[in-house]
Amino acid sequence: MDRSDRSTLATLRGVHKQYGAVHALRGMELSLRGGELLALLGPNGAGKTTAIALLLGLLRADQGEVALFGRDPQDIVARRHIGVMLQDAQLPPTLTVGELLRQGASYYPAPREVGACAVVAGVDDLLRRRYGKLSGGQQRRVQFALALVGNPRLLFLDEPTVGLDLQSRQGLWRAIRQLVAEGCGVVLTTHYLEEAEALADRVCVMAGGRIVSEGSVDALRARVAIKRVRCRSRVGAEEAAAWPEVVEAGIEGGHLWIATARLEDLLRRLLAADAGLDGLEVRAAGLAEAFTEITNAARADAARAEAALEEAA
Ligand SMILES: Nc1ncnc2c1ncn2[C@@H]1O[C@H](COP(=O)(O)OP(=O)(O)OP(=O)(O)O)[C@@H](O)[C@H]1O
Repeated sequence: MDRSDRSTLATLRGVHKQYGAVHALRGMELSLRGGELLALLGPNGAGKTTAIALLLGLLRADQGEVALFGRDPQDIVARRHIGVMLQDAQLPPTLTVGELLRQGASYYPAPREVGACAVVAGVDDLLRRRYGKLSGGQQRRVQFALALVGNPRLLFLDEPTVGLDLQSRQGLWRAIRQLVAEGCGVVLTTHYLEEAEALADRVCVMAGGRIVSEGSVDALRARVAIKRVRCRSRVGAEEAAAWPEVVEAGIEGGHLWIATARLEDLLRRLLAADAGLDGLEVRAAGLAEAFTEITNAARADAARAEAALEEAA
């Protein structure tokens, strides 16, 4: 397998998927290349799990095209080149970590060396321990090692760092970066926006069963003309949140913070409400504010489209 190959690994084209009356995907488009980490973000119910289940061959699309290495995702030849770390992994608790990894490796024609996987995942000191006796964070790292044993060209990581402490999380991030540098493609779903910010080459934001925004973290941030204002003020977060210029407001470390798309109007109003405020800081929005803005806009669009349909009916 050519690891420097940057060709397309996975695609969804015009994909629709319904569960009874629920439209989980409505015209989903996605593609991923080798050496690229794509973060799939979106609120609960956006369709992320469904999109991944289609790529893993666990579900069939009602309409549209799904391809893994140019093949049907249910084709065994395609499946041999993927690694998967899902949220609700159930592994036999009485096996040791070493036994689990060797068993996993035995399913693949060209596995990665078990010891090397253990080192990359930071579980090389746990190989003789029984899986069921490990902490939740240690089990998560073993699941990551297991996702690597097949030497995958494409890795699916579903909320990989939930339950990990800061050090383990950063260790996993380093391991993921190393795999991407080696040419592996990664699809990451996460609710930690700082995780997407730290790792992703490309971020796709899903809402209502389709991609509503796509680009690099910087491009998404720039597309949203949101600034984050921070100051010490007697204005409360609830009062500020009700102002028309304000996207979101809160209190953090004794400071009022406000996300706004209309900076000058907000500053005028803020100073009128509290001329004595101090410690004022303004910075460009992070991915978190961009995400809130993009998903709010997508929800408003969907509500408008539904209202128009109802009116026409
Ligand atoms: N097996 C199922 N039967 C019926 N409806 C389902 C099923 N699986 C998912 N859905 C519905 O499809 C929609 C998309 O769900 P999906 O799990 O793909 O979203 P998600 O973005 O992964 O959400 P989360 O962030 O909560 O995991 C939701 O409305 C969900 O309720």
